[in-house]
Amino acid sequence: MAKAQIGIIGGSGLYQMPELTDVEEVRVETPFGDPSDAFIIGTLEGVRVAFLPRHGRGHRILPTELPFRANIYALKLLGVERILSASAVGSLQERYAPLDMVIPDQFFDRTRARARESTFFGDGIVAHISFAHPVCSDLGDVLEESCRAVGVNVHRGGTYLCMEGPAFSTKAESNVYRAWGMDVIGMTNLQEAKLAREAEICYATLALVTDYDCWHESHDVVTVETVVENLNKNVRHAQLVMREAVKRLQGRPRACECGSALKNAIFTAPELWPEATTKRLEAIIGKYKKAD
Ligand SMILES: CSC[C@H]1O[C@H](OP(=O)(O)O)[C@H](O)[C@@H]1O
Ligand SMILES: Nc1ncnc2[nH]cnc12
Repeated sequence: MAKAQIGIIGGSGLYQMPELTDVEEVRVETPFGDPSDAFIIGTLEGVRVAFLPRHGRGHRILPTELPFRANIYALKLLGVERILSASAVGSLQERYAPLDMVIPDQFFDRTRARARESTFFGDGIVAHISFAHPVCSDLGDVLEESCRAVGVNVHRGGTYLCMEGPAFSTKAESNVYRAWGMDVIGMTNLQEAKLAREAEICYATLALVTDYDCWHESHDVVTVETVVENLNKNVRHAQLVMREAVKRLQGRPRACECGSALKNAIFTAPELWPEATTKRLEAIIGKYKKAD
């Protein structure tokens, strides 16, 4: 199996990383089905990086349909320890202008609980990870430094509200989210962050602001046309930030607790773990299982 140290999940508009060299296209099978697409694994700044277009090549998968578990499990199987996610977001506050970048430090779930995959557990093994701080702050530091190095207008911190979609919000919803103090809005990152934590992989988001959602007096409605136009203006910056982040991560030891997130989270005693579930979750719970 091919291996990589860093995963990059590209969202709307970020469908490739042009500077990868020694590229191989790798399809990964997982116990949770097929990932969104084949991974493009290549070398960037001397580091093996696995790139995945979240919505598949040609943007064919709705946020609700995303195979979140397969995507994160596949990255685990590839040996990835850190995930950098790029995502298009709407701004819910005047201070985040289109073309700015935000590195959120919180998520707020407005997806429909049953519609989306958000845990690897169940089927006889119960785990409750801590999720008070859903983003790896060390990885967030690196993204922030990288944005500054590239010269991007970056905001550190803020809450990413994850809505179900696929329709954009109504004006009433948008105004309520603003009143709640939410900062940016998107449709994809919350489940990824949860599953990455369960898989003990560091996760941080580079949110690319594309629009003012629909609350703003001078913008009124969001359209895919506006989003795409601003993404196209910003995609090169996003690629440069990712490259800079990978460069800064090379040789940097993990200075966080993401790598042991499951240590005190699995409730079910190892002697009670059903064999099939234990086997299915081998890549993430293997190190915690009862010695034979
Ligand atoms: C194309 S606009 C809405 C779409 O864009 C964002 O996708 P991603 O997070 O993958 O960049 C948003 O979450 C929606 O899926
Ligand atoms: N306004 C918005 N709402 C939800 N997702 C988005 N992605 C980009 N802009 C968005």
